[in-house]
Amino acid sequence: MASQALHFLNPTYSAPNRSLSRVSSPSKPLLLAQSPRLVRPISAISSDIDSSSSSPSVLISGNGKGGIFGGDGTAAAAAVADVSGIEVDAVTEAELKENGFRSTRRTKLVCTIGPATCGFEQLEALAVGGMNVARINMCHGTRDWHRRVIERVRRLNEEKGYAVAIMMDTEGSEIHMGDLGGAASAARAEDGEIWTFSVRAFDSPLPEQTINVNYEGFAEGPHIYIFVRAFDSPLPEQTINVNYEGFAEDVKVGDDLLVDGGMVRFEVIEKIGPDVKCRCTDPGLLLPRANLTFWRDGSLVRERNAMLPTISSKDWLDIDFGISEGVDFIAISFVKSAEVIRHLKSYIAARSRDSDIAVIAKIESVDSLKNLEEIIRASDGAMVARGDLGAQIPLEQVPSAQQKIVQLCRQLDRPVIVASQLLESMIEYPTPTRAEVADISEAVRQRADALMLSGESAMGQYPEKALTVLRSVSLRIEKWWREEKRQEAMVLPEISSSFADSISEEICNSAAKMVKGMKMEVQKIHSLEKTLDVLAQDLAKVQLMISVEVESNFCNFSIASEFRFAYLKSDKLRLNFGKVTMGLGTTLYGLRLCSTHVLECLRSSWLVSSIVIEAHLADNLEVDAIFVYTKTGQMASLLSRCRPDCPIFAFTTTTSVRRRLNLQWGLIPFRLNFSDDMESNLNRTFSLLKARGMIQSGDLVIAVSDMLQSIQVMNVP
Ligand SMILES: Nc1ncnc2c1ncn2[C@@H]1O[C@H](COP(=O)(O)OP(=O)(O)O)[C@@H](O)[C@H]1O
Ligand SMILES: C=C(OP(=O)(O)O)C(=O)O
Ligand SMILES: [K+]
Ligand SMILES: [Mg+2]
Repeated sequence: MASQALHFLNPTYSAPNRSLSRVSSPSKPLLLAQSPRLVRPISAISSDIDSSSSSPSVLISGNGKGGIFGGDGTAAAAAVADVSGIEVDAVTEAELKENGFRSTRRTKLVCTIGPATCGFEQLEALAVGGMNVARINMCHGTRDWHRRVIERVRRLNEEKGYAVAIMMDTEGSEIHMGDLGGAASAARAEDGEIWTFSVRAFDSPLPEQTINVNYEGFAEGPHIYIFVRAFDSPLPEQTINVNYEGFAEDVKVGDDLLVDGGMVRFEVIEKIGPDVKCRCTDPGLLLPRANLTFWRDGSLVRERNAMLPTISSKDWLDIDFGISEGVDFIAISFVKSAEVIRHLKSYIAARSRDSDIAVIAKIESVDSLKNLEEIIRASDGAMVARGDLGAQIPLEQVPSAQQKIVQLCRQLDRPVIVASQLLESMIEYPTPTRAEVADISEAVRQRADALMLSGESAMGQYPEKALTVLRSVSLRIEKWWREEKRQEAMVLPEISSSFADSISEEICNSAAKMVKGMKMEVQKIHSLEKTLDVLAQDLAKVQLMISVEVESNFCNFSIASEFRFAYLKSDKLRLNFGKVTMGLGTTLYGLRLCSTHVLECLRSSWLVSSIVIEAHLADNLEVDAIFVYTKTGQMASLLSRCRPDCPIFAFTTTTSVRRRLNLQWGLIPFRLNFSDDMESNLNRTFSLLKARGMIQSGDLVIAVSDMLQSIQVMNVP
């Protein structure tokens, strides 16, 4: 039986000591200790995850010559010639080479693009500085302006190999100010000054100290944006247009008018038709299109504008624009319920059958907090939009809301962005405040997927410097937490709804655990061991065939710890753990499944009641990277969710999935054409990455894929 199952290729490769020492033990089979570097099942690897008929069992150690990993000159030459076959950007490549893969940045960075950063060179500087996603805010600028930004980002990606994703953020129908008139990018309101907020559509210059409001219910509802409309003629000073036409009717004399959640505060002193005269009580900077809320007797006034749709008619036009431009993400402002997200997702699906635009729910209102879980489940990701959130709930509740949203998103496997005011002072100053650095580090410590710059990159004085601060603080804090080994364990509930998905989930959880070097519980079954004793005799290893029926599912199981390989395959009907190949004192890696399904099988067939826990597992495994081959990105996301201790190289066949994965924690997305044959995929990847100096022989890699449900642990040949 054993001879039938075990095939060894010439073991010419001498593995680095670290891997040898971990797998060697006096009881280990000799043959295996010679070439533990590569784990390679032959019949186990199948392109058909649904096939359960063949018993995948043969586990083979590979070698440098003539093996599937193609150490011979021809294969290598072909691979070198094919270097362009893998798409990765220069920044990632340089980072990998300089720092080695363990210390690449895990936290992703989103930059809002505005007048300060819309040029090609400026965009390139941001890409070089680590921008993963460019956000365009439809509150500002014209569609033509945004189209030009999108074109430039595209060109950057095409010409320089970046995968900068584009996120379009809707305006929403909350109340906000209009433009400040002319080329004014900001205006300062001083204490005691009288400003006019107006709902008038100014064709001609606004009168002095008048503000036009873009919301017709402005004077009636709570959220008032000061509209920054493109006026033909400059607005007069101290005049602000409001986008909500009801504004002048909704507000009352004595109300507090908060700009941008309180960055500037006014008191309503007089209403004159469409104009509302306000006295500045907290001076500050008025930014175009800043959000407006009004408060009465200490509470947020939510009147007619609470009935405004989440997606306004203008937003629908912007969404159409986003779909036709093929943006990667659409972020929806002021989401109140999951329904609106589902509605939008079905609209996108109907409008663009083959596009996969992800919908991000911005959590920035009281309603969104109330329906948080349902909203996150319905969305493809969420944003902690602290700017408006802080205007709707007491400021001191924002940190706990942030933590809750970040945690919930990770549990539900949705990327989460922490946004607004991370480096607010850098709009004006070249260095951040200490408090801002502490705020960034808290978001990094919470393991948010991404951090976002708004005004800092859109219209600030120091966009690149702000990005550098974001990047270097993220890197430093990530490193510190890794060194401290103080990762807070988070319970990750099972999220899959189908059997196949639950296996993917288990595989990802297991792979991530292996990386962490945490001890895993491995179960050795007494009676099985006895059987092995008998069967083994002088044999170095024994292969057993176990096929057990559990609740009408056939189960087979395959392990070859010596090769540090484990896999399983399944279809709808059968959980398929083929033959068990194990030596005495076997070490199993990454098999939580083993402890659940398999043991149940073993218990019933071998009538085992007592189980010994064996645990000389992935301790100090020091895995350098996880490789995941994923077509849809799902397995990459599941791995990212585990926040493993090493980076995740996500290989995907489409550029759109590559860009989308760029938002998620720890993922380094590559575009690569790969097949269903994992052997050749790995072979090709190793050659391509080695040729570019991004990995080296001996690096320890765990590979998983969504085509073959497997986990492989191997040293790069
Ligand atoms: N496309 C744009 N055109 C002009 N100004 C912009 C643009 N995008 C952003 N800005 C400026 O950057 C500031 C911060 O951006 P952001 O936080 O996205 O918007 P908001 O302040 O409206 O929430 C805006 O207030 C605006 O002054
Ligand atoms: C990100 C936010 O949304 P916007 O910048 O569009 O107001 C926020 O409110 O924090
Ligand atoms: K917005
Ligand atoms: Mg907002």
